[in-house]
Amino acid sequence: MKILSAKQIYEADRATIKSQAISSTELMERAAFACYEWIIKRFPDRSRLFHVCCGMGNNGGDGLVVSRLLLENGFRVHTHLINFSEHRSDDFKVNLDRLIEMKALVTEVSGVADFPTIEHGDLVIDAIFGIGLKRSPSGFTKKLIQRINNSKAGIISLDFPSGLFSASTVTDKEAVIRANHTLTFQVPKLAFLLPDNQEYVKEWQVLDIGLDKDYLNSADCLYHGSDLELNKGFYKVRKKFSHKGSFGHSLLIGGSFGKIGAMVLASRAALKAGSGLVSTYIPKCGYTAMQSTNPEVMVEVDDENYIQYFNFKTNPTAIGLGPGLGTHLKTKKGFVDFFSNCKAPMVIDADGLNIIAEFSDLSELIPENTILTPHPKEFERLVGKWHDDYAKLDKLLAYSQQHNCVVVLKGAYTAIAHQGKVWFNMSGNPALATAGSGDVLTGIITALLSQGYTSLEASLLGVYIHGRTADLAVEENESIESFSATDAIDYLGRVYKEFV
Ligand SMILES: NC(=O)C1=CN([C@@H]2O[C@H](COP(=O)(O)OP(=O)(O)OC[C@H]3O[C@@H](n4cnc5c(N)ncnc54)[C@H](O)[C@@H]3O)[C@@H](O)[C@H]2O)[C@@H](O)CC1
Ligand SMILES: Nc1ncnc2c1ncn2[C@@H]1O[C@H](COP(=O)(O)OP(=O)(O)O)[C@@H](O)[C@H]1O
Ligand SMILES: [K+]
Repeated sequence: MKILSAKQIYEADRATIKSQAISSTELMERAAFACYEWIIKRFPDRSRLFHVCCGMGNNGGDGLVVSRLLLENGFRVHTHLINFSEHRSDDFKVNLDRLIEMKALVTEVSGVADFPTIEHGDLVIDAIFGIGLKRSPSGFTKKLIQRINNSKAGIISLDFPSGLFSASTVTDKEAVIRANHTLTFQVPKLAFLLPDNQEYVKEWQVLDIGLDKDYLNSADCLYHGSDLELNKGFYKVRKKFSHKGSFGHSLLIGGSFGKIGAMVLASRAALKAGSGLVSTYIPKCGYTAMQSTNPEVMVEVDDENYIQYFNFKTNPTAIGLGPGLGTHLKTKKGFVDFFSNCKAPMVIDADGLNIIAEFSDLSELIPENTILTPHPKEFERLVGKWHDDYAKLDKLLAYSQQHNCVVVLKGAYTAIAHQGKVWFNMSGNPALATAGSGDVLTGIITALLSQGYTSLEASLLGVYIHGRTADLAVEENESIESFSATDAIDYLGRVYKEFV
């Protein structure tokens, strides 16, 4: 799944018009028809009033087509032309003429006095600006946006919430539509995936408008979505004559007094994610807890309450390092020596990352293709503060390139960076915002590395699987609130079944 830039979307439009020998008006009709179909399926009540607010560009043109289709099908519609510019796009003009021919109710809005009265229960279709916005809306257009946001009506944005920029951060927070639903064309937009924009973009749907496949396949994108289709592509089916030695030996290193649970979760997740063998290296105080809760998992121990020697005998295929590790001075010292000499592929999480951040020279020693799994706070410790989500993405790309590693920046749309590209994970929901959920992810990714997936594949697949456990659990027995890290482990089997 590619995430095209605005420039690429305009190019895709042109390629489509050429290859399918259609006009831009026909393409607009197709895009708006897809929106219309979604809207009437979701809001079939014909007594409801639709306020369709149209700008003067092609986004406004989409709105005019939606108005016409709703009217032709017996819905109540009031169309408002937001007169912010003399310039009107050609397809806007064509569709305005069609609407006027139908004697539709169309009002020009040139100032506050023309604002519609929007009642509770009405629906606003926001077609004021799309991806073509160049500067924050101002004057009466901004005031109208505020009026719409303050109304009690539901808001459906066509393609893009008006006021949001396609490739930079919002400059005037009061001049952006806060949409309940956004119906976007063909591909997800980067702006939807960034936490800074969560107030403007809530639910969003991608509607297929049949843009040119050749263009889409060949477009070179910096950003991608990681979905079932992508991950199915590198999922490995097990061979009939495989044995436990075929699927590697994962070693999870971590735990400290009071934080043995992190290691119980990570090692159990590694086992259930298919690692042939799983060992743990933990402080002595966790021995009984580990052996009694995870009988399949082998245990080696270090000092009494924390790890300091890192002198395990296991010869692992992959190492997951950091869950519950703690930052005792002796742990830090042992970590530095161990880390600099480790030859096995590693996943580094939690305090492992915090120690790297504290000793900045350690970043230079990160072995090629190591996987780092920071949450935003841990990432900030590694790279310093950023001023907005775009700057954060720049730092993400730069850090992963500079150290030739995979960085899994966790969040609602976890961003996985490797060799100058970023993939945003499309599975998961806020149920995952629960204690130990990151430890489970470390276990899953370590297990995938052990099974022979590359660092990038293990990261993409691991994050996708982890998110999917929460999606399935919430569809079935759990709620967003009740889901726990243990449930994520219990749902691994169900998720794997979706790949075969
Ligand atoms: N492949 C696709 O995605 C398709 C996209 N279409 C629509 O086309 C839209 C893009 O259309 P446009 O390029 O006409 O742009 P918009 O309709 O998004 O932008 C509005 C117009 O206002 C001007 N403008 C920008 N910022 C302004 C400001 N602050 N104050 C006043 N005027 C401003 C722009 O120059 C532009 O002409 C998409 O978002 C989508 O809705 C569809 O019609 C067809 C297919
Ligand atoms: N709102 C959310 N939507 C989807 N996934 C989320 C959300 N919040 C957190 N997650 C996921 O949950 C996990 C939390 O990891 P982390 O912050 O390390 O938690 P912990 O330290 O408690 O284990 C990450 O994989 C993250 O992507
Ligand atoms: K819009």
